[in-house]
Amino acid sequence: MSTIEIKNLHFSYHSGEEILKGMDFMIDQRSTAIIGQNGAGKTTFVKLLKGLLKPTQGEIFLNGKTIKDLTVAKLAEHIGMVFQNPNDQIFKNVVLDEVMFGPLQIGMNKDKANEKAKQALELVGLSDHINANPYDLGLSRRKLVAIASILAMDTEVIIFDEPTIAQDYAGKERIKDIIRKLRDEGKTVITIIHDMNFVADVFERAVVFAGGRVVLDDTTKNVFSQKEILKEAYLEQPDVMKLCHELGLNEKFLNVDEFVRNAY
Ligand SMILES: Nc1ncnc2c1ncn2[C@@H]1O[C@H](COP(=O)(O)OP(=O)(O)OP(=O)(O)O)[C@@H](O)[C@H]1O
Repeated sequence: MSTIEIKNLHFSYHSGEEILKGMDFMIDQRSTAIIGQNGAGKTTFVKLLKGLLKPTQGEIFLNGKTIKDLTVAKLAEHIGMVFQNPNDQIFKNVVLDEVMFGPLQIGMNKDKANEKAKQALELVGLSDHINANPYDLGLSRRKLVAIASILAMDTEVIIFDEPTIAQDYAGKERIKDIIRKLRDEGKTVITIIHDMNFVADVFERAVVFAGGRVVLDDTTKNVFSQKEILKEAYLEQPDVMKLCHELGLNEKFLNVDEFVRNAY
């Protein structure tokens, strides 16, 4: 179980304007969704976690130790990230080779990498496609290849950037199961996501970015109960919560399961 502590984190690109204006929070064992309108700095933040960018001020601590002295390669042994667009990640011609690449890069031997890759491909439902060319697969499956290639590295922290884009209902359900399973295995799961219904279904905690700061950080239910702050951050409540408001219910439910279990 890993912890990540963010202390007084500031960041500007060379162009000048400060994107992150002093963030202080801790990421713990709860599955965490990071939400915020376009341009709120979510991707910038996770690139800082991965060491791809360096803070202009402040520090990030992984399990109590600063990451500032770690190389990107060393950090990759601890923190895996599935990029938003699988085409930014995939470069091999065979699915199995692609998924084995990350584990081999972080020093796993070939047998172990092969075993981890096959397990990851099974988890994402692609066992039947291990010899396919990733670019012969549709976008949703290619995205699952990208997910598998990070899962196979077996890092303690896994970041997903918009995992549900290009996924249909079945794909989303599979990704929900993957996130829950990783969390149950004790992995730290951080996900950037715009789909509020998905957040309501899956994540225990939500952190809202707006104006370069964290404006809400609480259980998902408490965050989505803050209608006014969400509105100021240009975010919507999940559909079931909106419905509860429309129906004038005193208690507000987060998702369909909660509604059905408790409302009647
Ligand atoms: N390489 C870059 N150079 C300069 N500015 C950048 C760069 N990358 C992002 N930005 C700017 O930083 C701000 C934050 O972008 P970022 O991609 O982190 O936001 P986001 O919350 O992930 O947005 P989205 O939800 O659209 O992915 C935006 O104003 C963006 O234009």
